Amino acid sequence: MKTSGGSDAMKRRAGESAAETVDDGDVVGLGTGSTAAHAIRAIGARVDGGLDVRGVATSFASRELAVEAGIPLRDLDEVTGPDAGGIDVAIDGADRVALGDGVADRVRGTDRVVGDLIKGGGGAHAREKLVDSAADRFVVVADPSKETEILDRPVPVEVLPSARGVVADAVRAAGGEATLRRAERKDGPVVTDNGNLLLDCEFGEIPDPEALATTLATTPGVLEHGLFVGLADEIHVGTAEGVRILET
Ligand SMILES: O=C(CO)[C@H](O)[C@H](O)COP(=O)(O)O
Repeated sequence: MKTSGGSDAMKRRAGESAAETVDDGDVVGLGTGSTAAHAIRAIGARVDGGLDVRGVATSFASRELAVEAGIPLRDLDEVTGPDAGGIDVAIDGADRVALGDGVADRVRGTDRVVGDLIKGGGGAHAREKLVDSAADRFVVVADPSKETEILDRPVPVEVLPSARGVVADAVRAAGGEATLRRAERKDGPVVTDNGNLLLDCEFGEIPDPEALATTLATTPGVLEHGLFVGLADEIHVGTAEGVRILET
């Protein structure tokens, strides 16, 4: 499982805290990345102790880890649709978590945080978004290095291989710069679990993630982008002292 920096102890605290919110009988979305991996291991330990859950993996890597941890798995299409029970909770990591100033426009008048995310550092954001948005409750696990006032990192965009140039042109027209993600241990690009390519799209600060999300989502050739706007319900931030739980 790839790790993206930050303290592993803090990530573990966040993952274990989120795993504690899973109830007996739940269908659980299992996120991707080193922080979500801690949650998967902690859920596995609870399954060993008798917890009855079904997991829905968001990537090849999270499936592999869930099998190792002894979590029974279901396919997404087995648990969603008119006659299925759905996903009770999804637990997933993030590359950036926008907290705003605590009273951002969308939640002004409350003490809740914004909670918009950039995901896709592991290139799994297409399936992550499917699972996380289908869940009744989406719990984000992070360490403090992910927190920011305004989203400010490149947005991963999964594209059909032949659409690479078309999407890069559209990103440029929207004020950004697209860079093909290259593999570290092979010559050539990273290929996603879905057989597509990834463009990391630099826009600088993103003051209006909702507008950019609409632009990217409506660009032909884009399979999915890594802006998760208005999806997170809770954010568990592992710290040196313990865990901070924020609500959106
Ligand atoms: O979005 C993701 C994968 O596509 C990950 O959740 C994100 O990159 C965070 O990873 P980590 O917990 O290793 O920092």
